[in-house]
Amino acid sequence: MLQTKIANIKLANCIYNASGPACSSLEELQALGQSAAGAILSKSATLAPRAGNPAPRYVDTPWGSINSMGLPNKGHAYYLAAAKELASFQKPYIVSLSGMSLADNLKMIAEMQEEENIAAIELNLSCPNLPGKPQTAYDFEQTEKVLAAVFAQNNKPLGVKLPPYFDLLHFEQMAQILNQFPLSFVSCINSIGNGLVIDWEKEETLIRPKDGFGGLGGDYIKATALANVRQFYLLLRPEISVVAVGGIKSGQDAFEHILCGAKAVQIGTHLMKTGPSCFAQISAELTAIMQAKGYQSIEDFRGKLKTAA
Ligand SMILES: CC(C)(C)CCc1c(C(=O)O)[nH]c(=O)[nH]c1=O
Repeated sequence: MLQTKIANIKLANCIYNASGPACSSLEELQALGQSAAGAILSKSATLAPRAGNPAPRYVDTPWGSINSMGLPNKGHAYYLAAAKELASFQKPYIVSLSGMSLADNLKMIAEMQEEENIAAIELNLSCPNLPGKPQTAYDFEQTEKVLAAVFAQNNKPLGVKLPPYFDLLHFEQMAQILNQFPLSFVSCINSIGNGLVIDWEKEETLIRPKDGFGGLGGDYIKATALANVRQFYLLLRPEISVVAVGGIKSGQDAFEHILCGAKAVQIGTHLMKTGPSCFAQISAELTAIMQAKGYQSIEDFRGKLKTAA
């Protein structure tokens, strides 16, 4: 019922984890392997290990979460080596990369090429850009430069993780760039950047880094995530799959994202809140909705959102 394909990668279940929450250590990745998740996706890796920002740096809230982790990770070699350990789960293992520079990204991508147990690379385009410039994905020229350099040397299935866009012209500009490259997928969306959540009783910010400004996840971002999934589904070449992430905590949320065109859905904040059992929960709920509506596979309704009459 829930099987899908991202480019040529087959997933028995279209629901898996988002990069970031609960996917930094081999133990966490193995727990994802043991869960009902259809794939295993790692925390965005940098060339060398990073401790990240001081805590509190991730906080759950009634409407979702806020974080400014600062890219804590075990370094790219760790996630490369993990591939052999995770092969026994017989589900695609995808490595997320977020190099501190283009040179670092190219070096990491080069080292991933030979590992057959890495099904795909998810390049995080929220990765830092040159000082004084916005994140890469908000710098269209830099994005084009990065993708040209990446695809000059990459032969593995590769997709990009995108931040949310809000201006319709930006969707068109970004799609025009992305359509030039042999991308396997885009994952929409990353957290909505630089939100601010406050503890009004203590009169202080919830998180410590960046004076409390951090990426929002969960209910706060679902409507924006749906819009980004729909826009890129409509604007990108059909060979580029759209993977949905943002505010999915139920079968209904997953159904809505697939209705917008998603080939697969990723769970982040809800995974942090409820643990790897969330994949079985959401899978069961989505299956029940599909059965009630008479759908046998997600292709029966994927992308078929209608406009209100
Ligand atoms: C924001 C960056 C630190 C540049 C990338 C890593 C990242 C982080 C993070 O590690 O702080 N948090 C997110 O919600 N999304 C991200 O892509």
